[in-house]
Amino acid sequence: MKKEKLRIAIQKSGRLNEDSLKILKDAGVSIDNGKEQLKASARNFPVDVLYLRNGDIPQYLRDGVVDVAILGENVLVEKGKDIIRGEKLGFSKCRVSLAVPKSMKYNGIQDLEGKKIATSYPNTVKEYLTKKGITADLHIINGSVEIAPNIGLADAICDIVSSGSTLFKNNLKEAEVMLKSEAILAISPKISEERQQILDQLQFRIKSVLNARTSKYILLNAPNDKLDDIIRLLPGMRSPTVLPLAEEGWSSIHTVINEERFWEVIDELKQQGAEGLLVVPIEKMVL
Ligand SMILES: Nc1ncnc2c1ncn2[C@@H]1O[C@H](COP(=O)(O)OP(=O)(O)OP(=O)(O)O)[C@@H](O)[C@H]1O
Ligand SMILES: O=P(O)(O)OC[C@H]1O[C@H](OP(=O)(O)OP(=O)(O)O)[C@H](O)[C@@H]1O
Ligand SMILES: [Mg+2]
Repeated sequence: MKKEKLRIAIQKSGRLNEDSLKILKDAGVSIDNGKEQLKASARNFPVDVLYLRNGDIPQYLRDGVVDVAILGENVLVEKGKDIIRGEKLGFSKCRVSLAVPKSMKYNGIQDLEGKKIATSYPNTVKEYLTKKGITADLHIINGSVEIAPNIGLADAICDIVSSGSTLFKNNLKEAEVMLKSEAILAISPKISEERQQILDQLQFRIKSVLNARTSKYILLNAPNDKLDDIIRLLPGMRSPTVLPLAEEGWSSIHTVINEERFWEVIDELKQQGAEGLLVVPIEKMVL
């Protein structure tokens, strides 16, 4: 019998392509990546990778042609409400926002009543405006949306914002953040039982990669009379490892800590007498 393989779709080219391949690689799925090919097999895990346009992926998932995909959450909000959502993957973070010309006095969403809005995300805008009781005239375009107000095509726009520099360059200002987005695992509602089992393994690996990415292994030396205070600052996976140093009265503390938390407590750790701090990246983290 032919062995089942999971079909995973990633963006062919664009902002998600590189990070998607990276997370699969970190999860131990090695793909022979000829740039021009549209389909590739992993050498060491039962998956086929399809390279597709992001915008086309929801339909493939709906039809069950693809079992799982990595794409922007914003695409699911726009045209994939029926698609199952898996882990958020922590990259390609952006917002989907309404923006207006800098010169416009914007006092609130009511100012968009009856206005012409250019966007590639008509469903998202419609839903947002309807909730707010606003009716506007939507003009659907596929790219270079930010130029629309400058060429007289629209009064406002809705598009992706990240650094805000595209808005700035086009003399626009962000008026409303409609949603926040990042890359996400999107799962077909038609996935078979056998392929779901392969996906479970893949999700387990991806979670380990994500946990490791946000955590650091830290080692530090501390005077024994300050151990309790220092340990209180360090919530570890269970509890920190404490080992005696060769020097009398000192110990070495090892623990795993969220990177953000580490920066929050670094000053206090030093104040409590911690010395020789080492921060080490973690390759995988299985909880
Ligand atoms: N400036 C940005 N900063 C961060 N993330 C972004 C940015 N622009 C887009 N994204 C995210 O990356 C995804 C892919 O964007 P990209 O522009 O590469 O492709 P696209 O043109 O929207 O899609 P397709 O693959 O169908 O051509 C978007 O759906 C969004 O989630
Ligand atoms: O706030 P910023 O950091 O400027 O990012 C926002 C811009 O990035 C995206 O375009 P992209 O560069 O992907 O070009 P595209 O329109 O060809 O997809 C998006 O459509 C915005 O135009
Ligand atoms: Mg883009």
